[in-house]
Amino acid sequence: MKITKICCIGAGYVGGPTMAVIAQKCPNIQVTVVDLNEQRIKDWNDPNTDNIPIYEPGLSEIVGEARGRNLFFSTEVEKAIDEAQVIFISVNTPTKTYGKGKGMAADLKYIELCARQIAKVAKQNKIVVEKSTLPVRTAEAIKSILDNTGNGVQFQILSNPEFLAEGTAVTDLLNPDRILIGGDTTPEGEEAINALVDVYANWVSKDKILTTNVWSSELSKLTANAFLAQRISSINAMSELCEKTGADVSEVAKAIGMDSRIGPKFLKASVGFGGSCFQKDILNLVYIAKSYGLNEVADYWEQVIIMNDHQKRRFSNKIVQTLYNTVADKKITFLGWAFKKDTNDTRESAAIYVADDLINEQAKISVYDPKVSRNKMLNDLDYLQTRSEEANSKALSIFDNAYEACKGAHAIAILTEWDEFTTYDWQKIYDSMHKPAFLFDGRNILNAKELESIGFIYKGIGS
Ligand SMILES: NC(=O)c1ccc[n+]([C@@H]2O[C@H](COP(=O)([O-])OP(=O)(O)OC[C@H]3O[C@@H](n4cnc5c(N)ncnc54)[C@H](O)[C@@H]3O)[C@@H](O)[C@H]2O)c1
Ligand SMILES: O=c1ccn([C@@H]2O[C@H](COP(=O)(O)OP(=O)(O)O[C@H]3O[C@H](CO)[C@@H](O)[C@H](O)[C@H]3O)[C@@H](O)[C@H]2O)c(=O)[nH]1
Repeated sequence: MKITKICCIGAGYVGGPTMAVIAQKCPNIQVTVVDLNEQRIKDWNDPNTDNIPIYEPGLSEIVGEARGRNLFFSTEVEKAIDEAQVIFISVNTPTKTYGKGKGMAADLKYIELCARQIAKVAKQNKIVVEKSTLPVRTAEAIKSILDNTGNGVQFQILSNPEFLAEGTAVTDLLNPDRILIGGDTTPEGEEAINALVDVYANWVSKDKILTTNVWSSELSKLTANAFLAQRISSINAMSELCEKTGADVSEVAKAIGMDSRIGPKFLKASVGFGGSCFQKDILNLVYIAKSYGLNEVADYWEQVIIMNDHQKRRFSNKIVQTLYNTVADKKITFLGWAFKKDTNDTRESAAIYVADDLINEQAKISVYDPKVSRNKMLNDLDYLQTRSEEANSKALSIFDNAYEACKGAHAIAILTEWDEFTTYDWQKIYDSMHKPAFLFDGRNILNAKELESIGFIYKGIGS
């Protein structure tokens, strides 16, 4: 089967960049990305590609090249489903906030809605691709909905999880470590798998395209995120021990990372991992393990989250303790709000939790982030429902200039590792602050010796 028309439901951080790259690399395939969110689609269609809703290095150029040629963004969900041979489901699968599994299980209501809509609209056989991150065995539920509510047409369900990281989405998509495609082992399943392999083979070498059964594919995605997050919690656990013992976590990370069995990546101690995936996916894994009665397995992985929560709280506690056990009415400036550099995404960012802790201590927080909007920051705080929206907007001042944000501060806290922070005139910042001037580097990106020679009291993570 040759694919000529693809539809993707969900124009978010995954659907948008993934489909833009498929469209760029496969000019003969028409790719339509649909979403219920009209504003989001309007923004993807903004004539100025710098205004597309997701900031990722290199993305606006790709959208500029493919949009209107073979890449389309639309709110006409049913039309796009009807026309496509392959439908990617790329909608959000957040942690449930209600009912059974609240706070742990993945909320699959958006996935189910997609399945029902596909079933209603499809009049010809279709391949349905799970691009969203899903609990193992979700394909079973999707198949049941499609087969029981459809028009008698045949559906093949494939699992094709996405491994891109935000901030590097475009390079990850262009040069993936692997593409994973899970499908049925029947002849029809294999035909569907091969059709999707051929799409990726337009730019990914075949030895990097791995095919498995559906359940292995679904579970591999949760496993990959659990392993990655576990490395961060492991090094963060060591960072606390380093602070007590005089060891330096950067030196420890370098020393262990040179062991080829361990490897150097994902060993940066930090204020704690954020992002929309790690916490959600590990909680989901814990929930799945518990639902099979595997309590030791569940407890083992839950510890990754417990350690991460501890690391965030430890950072805010350290600020309070160092500032003579009170931050009431003190100005504390955050450099960075995004959960990592090179993205405007703030979901589960450590900054939100650190700010919330410090506002509880009556601190005044000023923030500068090069890509995050004021509304997003306030919404993030409001979402915690710790205090009124009015109180949040009084406690949080947002600046579009870092030097202005730091003026008159008692302390600066680095929450995101944006490159530009390393290029600042730190003497000028020091001169504009209250003394003693404290600097809490939650990302270990600044040069401690240089800052101390200026006069800062510098506190990194794990040293
Ligand atoms: N963000 C990442 O870096 C990343 C990476 C790999 C995998 N994932 C997974 O991919 C999935 C999507 O994540 P995201 O970050 O792109 O989410 P997102 O919230 O940015 O985007 C999801 C979009 O789906 C839309 N949507 C929801 N229900 C819909 C429906 N029934 N019809 C049409 N549109 C609908 C929403 O309006 C939203 O725009 C999640 O399962 C996530 O775990 C995310
Ligand atoms: O050594 C490290 C590496 C990362 N982080 C933090 O960990 C979080 C997550 O970073 P990263 O994994 O780079 O970004 P995500 O976009 O969350 O990507 C993860 O989650 C995606 C969604 O499932 C997966 O597709 C990716 O493979 C996986 O890396 C961020 O807060 C980082 O600052 C650290 O603290 N130390």
